[in-house]
Amino acid sequence: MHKPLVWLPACHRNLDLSDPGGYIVLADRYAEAVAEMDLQPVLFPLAGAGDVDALLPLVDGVLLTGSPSNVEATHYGGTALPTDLLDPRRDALTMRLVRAAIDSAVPLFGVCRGLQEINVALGGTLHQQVHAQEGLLDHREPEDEPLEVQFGHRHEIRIEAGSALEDWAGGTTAQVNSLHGQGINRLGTGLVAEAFAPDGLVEAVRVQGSASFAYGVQWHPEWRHATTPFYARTFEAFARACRERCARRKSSA
Ligand SMILES: N[C@@H](CCC(=O)NCCCC(=O)O)C(=O)O
Repeated sequence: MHKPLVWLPACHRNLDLSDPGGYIVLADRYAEAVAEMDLQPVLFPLAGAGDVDALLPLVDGVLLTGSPSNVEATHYGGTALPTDLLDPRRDALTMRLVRAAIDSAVPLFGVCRGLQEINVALGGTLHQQVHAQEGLLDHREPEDEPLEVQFGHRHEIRIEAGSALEDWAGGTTAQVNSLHGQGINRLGTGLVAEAFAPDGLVEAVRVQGSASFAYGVQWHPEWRHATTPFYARTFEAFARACRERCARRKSSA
């Protein structure tokens, strides 16, 4: 019997290697976090939007990872900045996958870029440079510091009382890391903001009325999740939803 399968859409990059070809990449800490929850991470390397209907029924959850690339602004009526690192193939897949996962009640969890993808797929918009917006903070990581510092707690969030996030955090405030230049501007249709940074930026969303787990967070709960109770409980809630779907799939097979 296999473990519940979690689809992690990969990124497409031209790595700085002597081989000029493109690469399909996935940061290992997302796959490790999934595996540590006793779930099986899976990749469908060349899957595009047209493959979603065939592949989604095979999996028990979808984790949209963070990535240095930005969702291309054309997906929300803007124009990409000349400095943007883009990944049109990932965009094309995830814009379809978000809607399909919600419609099919497949557990969906978006981290950082993943949260932004959920928002854009549901018709929302992004600030292309949060730090350039009057009144908003700089949410980017200190790039020259070691990873431990980059992923260290950076600011507080305020969590809506009565939300599942409050349960996972053990209260209505928590400390989180912060490694992003973009952020939610207008919320997508059907999204409820459940956590906010001190400058008011939306830090977490829930899909209202979703038949399964459907959340996005702007921070990185995969980082040191085993030793950070808030992050661990968030991942555990996603994992539980994946296990439940897996059990349902097996019993109806
Ligand atoms: N590029 C977007 C999304 C930020 C993001 O997902 N960062 C994660 C970086 C580390 C990783 O690869 O997981 C933005 O800047 O807002």
